[in-house]
Amino acid sequence: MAYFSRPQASNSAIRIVAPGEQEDKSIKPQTPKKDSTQRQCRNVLIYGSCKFQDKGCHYYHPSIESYSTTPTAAPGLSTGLSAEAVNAPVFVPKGASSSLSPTLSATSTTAASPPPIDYQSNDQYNPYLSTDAIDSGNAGGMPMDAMGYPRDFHQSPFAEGDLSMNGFYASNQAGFVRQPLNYHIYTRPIDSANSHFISDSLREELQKRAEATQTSIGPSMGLPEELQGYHSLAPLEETTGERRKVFSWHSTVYRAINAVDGVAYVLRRIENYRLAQSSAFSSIEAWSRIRHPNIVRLREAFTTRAFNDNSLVVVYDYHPNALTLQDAHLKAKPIAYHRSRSASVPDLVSEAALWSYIAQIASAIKTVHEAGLAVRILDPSKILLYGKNRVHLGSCGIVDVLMHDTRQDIAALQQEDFIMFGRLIFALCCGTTTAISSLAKAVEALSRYYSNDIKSIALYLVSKPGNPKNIAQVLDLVGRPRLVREMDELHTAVDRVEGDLMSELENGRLFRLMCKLGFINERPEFAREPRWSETGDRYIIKLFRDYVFHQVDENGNPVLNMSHVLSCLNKLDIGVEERIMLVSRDEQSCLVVSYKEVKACVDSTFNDLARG
Ligand SMILES: Nc1ncnc2c1ncn2[C@@H]1O[C@H](COP(=O)(O)OP(=O)(O)OP(=O)(O)O)[C@@H](O)[C@H]1O
Repeated sequence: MAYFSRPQASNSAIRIVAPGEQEDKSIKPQTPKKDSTQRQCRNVLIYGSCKFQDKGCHYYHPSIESYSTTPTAAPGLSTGLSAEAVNAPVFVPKGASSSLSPTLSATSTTAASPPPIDYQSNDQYNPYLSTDAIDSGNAGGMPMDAMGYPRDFHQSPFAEGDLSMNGFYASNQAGFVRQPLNYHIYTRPIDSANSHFISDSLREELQKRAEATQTSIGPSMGLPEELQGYHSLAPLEETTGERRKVFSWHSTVYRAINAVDGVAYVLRRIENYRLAQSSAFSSIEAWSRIRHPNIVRLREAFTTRAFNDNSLVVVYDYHPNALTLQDAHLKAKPIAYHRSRSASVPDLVSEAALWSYIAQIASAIKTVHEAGLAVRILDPSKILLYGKNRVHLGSCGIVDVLMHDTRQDIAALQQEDFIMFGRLIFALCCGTTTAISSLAKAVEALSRYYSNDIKSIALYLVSKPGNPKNIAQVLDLVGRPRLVREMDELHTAVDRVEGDLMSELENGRLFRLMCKLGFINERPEFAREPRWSETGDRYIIKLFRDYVFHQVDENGNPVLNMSHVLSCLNKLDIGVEERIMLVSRDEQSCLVVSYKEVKACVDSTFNDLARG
């Protein structure tokens, strides 16, 4: 780390430019031009050497040995360096190196204290213009490549494939030494802000779901404040319009929060239901054990008088913003009988989506039947559509409780599932739940818009053959190619989501880092040491914060560059050896410090705080 002190305020705007690099013509140096041979090469100053020294760089290159560890003896130093500046304290991060002084020290530049501190008149540096060259990956220390790997890493014979091992190898002068695995090696170009966030469409979708979980849909007046450990009840359906019944009962759906886990659930209440015998609940346990991606999970059921009646309440997982198939495809006026299919009939489900629904529902039925249960309710108003073409059978288990008295053979109930499934297909193909009331018309309408294969499976499901149907036959009718396509699409969707997740991978770490910086910076309550953030490690962290967040451009306007922030925080989190220049707010002093050193400052200060 090097400490630079600016002897007097200067507005000089000179950018550090590597030899051969195009100088930015928009930046006008205001200092008088010196003979270039008199001016020390900044590469020597910053990196310790200049690789262009023998390749035409015409600046002055003092040999490393010629540096004195005392500031006054350093060659190439500006004659304008004040005594005050020369004696300015040197910041050494705690724990950065055992050879470094652990505290702010004005005397650390002794002959015995490596590394030597480089002093330089600061009139060559404009802090807000000079950072590009340093921060670009061309800086000294351990440069990082575009993928965020230390460049040395690739030169190691062990580099390829070594990421899976418990460490990686980096070269040093003594050969290859094993380093602990750097879990923080980032996987994406570190400067790209876009690569750090999930896609806009997914973010929008997830945000809408989060919002739906938090906002209440209707007034919650008259609802119990607490119900068997659930609170914040909010009705999920509009109370206007005709109320349909589930068998002979009215039902209402609420979203409520579970007091134990804080998660939102759906409570389906069956009004005026009197439980005759507790055995009616026997199937609830079996249903709660069923886990299938196309079945809304049942959690528990109970009876209650909290609504001033005898109610049955069955608790399900909540899928925010889910539509029912009824809402999605059957809300519009029935069109199938009247019009030819055209773009003006948007609600009619496409054949591809219909096959996807059929495959998903068949898979759900298979699981239910294999568990010795029957779905018993396959109504478009009880099947949820969630995300892209994802269907979930809802309200499962309720009929078993409600119809417990009328004992029925499970095999017969399973056969009824197939018929309900067939009716559902006809309803979706014809755009109305009453389609099946005239099978001939329904078949005609279906054939007009859908393939023979859809017709075959729908007819098979609603027919009453001599032999009982089974789900394997249904899946045969769906056909292997369609099931394989369904599987392909699922995998593609998983890949897409994983890709989005990768973008967010680093953000948890960066958030923790931001928290640490937030805990550390500006703590006026630490009055027992009033200059808490003005000295030592904390001062470096404060300047680093300014460097990351409070940069201004050449016109003094704030730079609001997310990529810069992401890049800086990633480098800090990793603790790369790349050096940056930190400048005090009064521009009177600046520090050249590596991310590694700033990281050590952050860690030690945070540990101080944690120790109280
Ligand atoms: N598990 C769930 N997660 C999220 N939303 C749900 C869930 N179950 C039901 N809903 C929503 O609750 C609303 C009401 O459901 P309900 O079954 O009462 O539908 P409905 O169309 O109003 O039927 P009915 O006319 O029979 O009451 C629907 O809009 C549905 O999307």
